[in-house]
Amino acid sequence: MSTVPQPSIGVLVMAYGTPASPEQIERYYTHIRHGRKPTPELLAELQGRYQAIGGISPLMHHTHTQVRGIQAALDTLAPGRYRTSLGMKHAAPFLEESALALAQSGVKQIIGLVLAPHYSSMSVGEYMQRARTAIPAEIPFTAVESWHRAPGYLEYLTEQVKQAKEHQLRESGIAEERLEVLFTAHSLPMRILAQGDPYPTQLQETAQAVATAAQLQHWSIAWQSAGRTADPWIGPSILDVLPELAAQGVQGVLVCPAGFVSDHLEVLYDLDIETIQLAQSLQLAFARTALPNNDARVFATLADLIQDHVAAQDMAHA
Ligand SMILES: CC1=C(CCC(=O)O)c2cc3nc(cc4[nH]c(cc5[nH]c(cc1n2)c(C)c5CCC(=O)O)c(CCC(=O)O)c4C)C(CCC(=O)O)=C3C
Ligand SMILES: [Fe+2]
Repeated sequence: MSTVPQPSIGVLVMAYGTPASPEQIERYYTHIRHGRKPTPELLAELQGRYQAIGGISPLMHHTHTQVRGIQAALDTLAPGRYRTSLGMKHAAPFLEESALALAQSGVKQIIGLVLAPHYSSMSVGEYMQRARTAIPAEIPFTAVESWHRAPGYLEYLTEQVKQAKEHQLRESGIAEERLEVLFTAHSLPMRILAQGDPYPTQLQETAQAVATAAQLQHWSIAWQSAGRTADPWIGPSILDVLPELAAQGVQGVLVCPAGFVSDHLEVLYDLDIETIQLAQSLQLAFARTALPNNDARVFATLADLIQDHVAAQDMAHA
């Protein structure tokens, strides 16, 4: 009787999570705010944003698709060797439960990967810390900490930027020298800069690689979706950049939300409703590139990274 080989390597794929229903928004928002309940005004504002995009975010759907895609790509590389499991930061299945279940499933080591390309101690670092705490010490846990220059990811972004730019120039009739390409990611509290966090530099590296490959004339970085807290968040915000660009004679912006891999509220509302309204008030043509969502090149490049990570581990312990 052929026995199916037991996967020896666990891959904990981690993602942000989203409320499963409108009724869960308050509990979810409180979890995002590290246990600080939102004021009625903040809660109403967030509920209104979810309603504006149809009530539920597609984030969970895309996240599950991505985990399946990464598993399939790993099975192509090494059938039966890897077992992926999804763990989330702010919603069930929480990453701690998934990490422990994976550790108890018989794998000999676990590799952490976050569905966010750029490393920050406040984003990827927090995921990895929580996973490390949940996994029993006898199961080695290591992390693929960033993948902001992964070939398949850069190839995807470059193709999207080139296609979207050509389409926008054709549709709007504006000249290329009047078009600014903005690469965005989620803003973070300014204090990470004092800690030497690589997050801003990594977004710059992603943007530079895509701008070079796509031969962009005018491009820059902008931050989006800053949280509403007392301390300052990294800027410039895209909402401040647009008026400045309009004042300089720019006539159109193409936004490439390089910091995200899925359509979710901070793209479908923050960009496609809030930022578009501002662009229209400034008579700026607005377009944005499509998110990877279910692009097989991104799954394949992440599987390659995981395999390379394992090979490097094996070499180090040889
Ligand atoms: C409502 C909501 C969604 C749900 C969207 C949906 O349902 O579609 C969402 C998604 C995401 N948010 C993301 C990234 C981040 N969000 C942060 C912080 C914050 N987000 C907030 C709101 C949301 N964010 C808020 C109110 C804060 C400030 C917290 C505070 O008041 O302190 C921070 C700072 C660090 C931290 O505080 O975690 C980061 C890095 C990523 C990227 C992937 C990733 O990093 O996993 C994704 C998909
Ligand atoms: Fe967020």
